[in-house]
Amino acid sequence: MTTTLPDKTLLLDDIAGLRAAAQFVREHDSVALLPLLLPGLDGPDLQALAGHCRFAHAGLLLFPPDTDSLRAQFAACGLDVDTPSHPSVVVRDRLARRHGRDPAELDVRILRPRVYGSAGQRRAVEVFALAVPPHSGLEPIAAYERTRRHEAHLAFEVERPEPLALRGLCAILVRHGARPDGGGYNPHEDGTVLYFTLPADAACDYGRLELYARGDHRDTLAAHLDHPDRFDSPRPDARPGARQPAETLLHLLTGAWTTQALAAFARLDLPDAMDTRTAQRTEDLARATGTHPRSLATLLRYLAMFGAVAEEQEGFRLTELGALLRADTPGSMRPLALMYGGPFYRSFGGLDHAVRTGQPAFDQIFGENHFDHFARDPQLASLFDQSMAASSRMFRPLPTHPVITAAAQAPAAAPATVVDVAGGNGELLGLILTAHPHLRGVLLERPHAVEAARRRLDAAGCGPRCAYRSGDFADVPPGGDVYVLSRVLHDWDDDRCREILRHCARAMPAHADLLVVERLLPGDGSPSLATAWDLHMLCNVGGRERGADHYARLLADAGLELVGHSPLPLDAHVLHARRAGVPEPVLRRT
Ligand SMILES: C[S@@+](CC[C@H](N)C(=O)[O-])C[C@H]1O[C@@H](n2cnc3c(N)ncnc32)[C@H](O)[C@@H]1O
Repeated sequence: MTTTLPDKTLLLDDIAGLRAAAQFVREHDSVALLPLLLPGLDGPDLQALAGHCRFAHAGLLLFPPDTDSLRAQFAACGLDVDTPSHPSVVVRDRLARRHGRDPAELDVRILRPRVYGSAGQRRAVEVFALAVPPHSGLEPIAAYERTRRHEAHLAFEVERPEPLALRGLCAILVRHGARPDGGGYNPHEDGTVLYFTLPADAACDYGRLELYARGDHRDTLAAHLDHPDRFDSPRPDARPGARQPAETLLHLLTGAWTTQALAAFARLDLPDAMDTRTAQRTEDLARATGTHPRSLATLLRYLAMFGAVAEEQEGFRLTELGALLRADTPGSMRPLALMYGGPFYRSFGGLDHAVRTGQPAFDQIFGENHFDHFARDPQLASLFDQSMAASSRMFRPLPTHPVITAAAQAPAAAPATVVDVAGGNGELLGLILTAHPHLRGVLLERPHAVEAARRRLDAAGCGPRCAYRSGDFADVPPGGDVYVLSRVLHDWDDDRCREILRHCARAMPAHADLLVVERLLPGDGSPSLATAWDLHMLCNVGGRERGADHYARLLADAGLELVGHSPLPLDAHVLHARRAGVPEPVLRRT
């Protein structure tokens, strides 16, 4: 039997390339390097790039037969042999595509041995190491890649990767002849890479530039991969990073696994047991959470694909995204995970019934309307309230809405009143009253919810300025100055909405304003959370999301007039309506 040992000359070539990369990193700095890569770059564009990005590393691909051999190469170049190594997703997938291989065949690791710049700046050489053991059949890949040097690149790290700044930096690079050339999000590191091919007249041996941004910037990445000037084939399904339709469909079809993986992660209290700074061994985590170590590792590896945790050499670490599922974190989204992985998960199993009949699947599966179902179970009712509060980020700008600030100007002797119709657990009313100490509030809710709201508003210190009305939409209290209907109308069909709005109109004095908080369906088919929630409403409550014109018609049918609307976070809007035909301004009743 003959054995093919790795060719020593080629391994020596790898060492020479590694040594040259380390030398390059030591000798260059950002301001001097950028105009070499993008000839003609100067003035404000150079300032913007050099101000936001720092030269971070030179990258290259090596082909060691095994880890020991890679360590020996590091030692030969004076680099730290104990540098930790992580799996590479982006380069592995690109090699797999370029050579028609299954990504699972390719063991590509990333290592970043530290190198210091001439003024002591912390930098690195980024080594992608594709293991090419003897007889592995991977030798042709190594031979091809060694000559083409496709993966050799220079990387700049974006210091504060705000989405706008990141897009601006990409635009400057393109303006100076760099062409978008793939990229990806690496969940193992929670970082986004954007590659560019350098212009042909770049004065260096590296053909590509990488912008590296910590965190998940998949919107910018999508625009980068779709850029009309991108370097690769014009065939959209052939570009690096794009998925074939069958792969895309598989990802979509297994979306339910993701919902359940996140819900199980939350139900098992794993986010609370994990740390965002220090990775933990799965055995330790399993012991702390009463789970089965190998199965826990399977769950965590799956979640790492979506950036909820990051896999490191020592074990798993919680990411910023995963930390949103902690029970005690401000704005925790844990209740949403339990809701979407619990009752709403079951009801979505009956979506075809809802589409066939127009009736909510929830009612068919649980035997009653979801408000009645939740109202009968205190635990579920509380989970529902908490899950509504988990998206209360959309309420934050409301206390400064002109209608609220105008009402807050009323003299202290005759304070204005905000009536929150079906105000849930009082989250929004609490925010408004906390921001405006002279306003008073009335909250109308069904009996079980009134008690939860009372506790919350008391805890927020607003109790003495609040009154409660336990009842139905028909009981909207008269005499308020501002009426609020937040995330209520989308629960109902058009007829019921007209009824609710008529109850409001009847209670509203001539001077009163009505604020309606809802997501608006975009008129141009652009992506919006409203489109997803339209399906959720159909499946679970028999309601729907609507466009602004649709709301204007419903308001008009109830004798109200839509005066305007403005955007809120999470694709929500606040619509401002008044009694129709009432001339403005009308003096408040005092
Ligand atoms: C989707 S929640 C919105 C809660 C709150 N306004 C918010 O934005 O967080 C809808 C609310 O309508 C209330 N509701 C349902 N049917 C009602 C009725 N017939 N009368 C009064 N409130 C009702 C529910 O109790 C629930 O709190």
